[in-house]
Amino acid sequence: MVVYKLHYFNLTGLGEPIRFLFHYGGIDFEDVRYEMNEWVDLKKKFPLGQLPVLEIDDKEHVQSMAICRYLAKQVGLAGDSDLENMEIDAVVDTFNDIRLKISTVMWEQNQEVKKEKQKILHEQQIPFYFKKLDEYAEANNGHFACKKLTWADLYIASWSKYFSYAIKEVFNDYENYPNIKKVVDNVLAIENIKKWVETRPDTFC
Ligand SMILES: N[C@@H](CCC(=O)N[C@@H](CS)C(=O)NCC(=O)O)C(=O)O
Repeated sequence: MVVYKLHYFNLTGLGEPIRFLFHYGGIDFEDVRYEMNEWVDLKKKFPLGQLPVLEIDDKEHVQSMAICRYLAKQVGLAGDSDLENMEIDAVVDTFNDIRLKISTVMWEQNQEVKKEKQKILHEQQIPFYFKKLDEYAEANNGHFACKKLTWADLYIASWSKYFSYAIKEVFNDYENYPNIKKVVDNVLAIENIKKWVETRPDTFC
């Protein structure tokens, strides 16, 4: 039996899409979590000095997107063709473009800069990207790509807790983005995912 060990921080972030994929597929894995204050000493122990890292039978693998694509194939949530995989990758990359902007603002320490960035985020960047993603969800019968459940749906849904902290003003009602909300709600209602979300460690984001 393959032994999986996921190393990530004690929050959702880039670890959560991987956890969602493991739980969706009913695959056992060890969910190793680190606190931020341990990180200075631990950083040098990992290949790129960053997390997540997935150990598969004692070999370390880096880069969350590569890990997600690998697991998506294992659990049957990859595309059925190169074209489908490109469609899935494109929507996930688009989501990550805005996700990264949201994260950058969330972790900004300079309050002046943060305020300025927040304004651009809320007035321009979120409306632009979320409207696009909402259109994808509408055009794909309640999914983000390929008119079927793929890892793009799980990926985006896995960020909901993080977003409910980082951009609660937008995320709590999703009024302007009903198609995104529908996909996210449907993923969160999948039995294995629901069970995981109900029982996962309670972290701030
Ligand atoms: N491209 C990498 C980015 C990983 C990354 O940015 N990880 C952050 C946490 S979300 C990290 O390890 N930060 C601590 C550091 O860089 O020291 C991936 O997708 O895995």
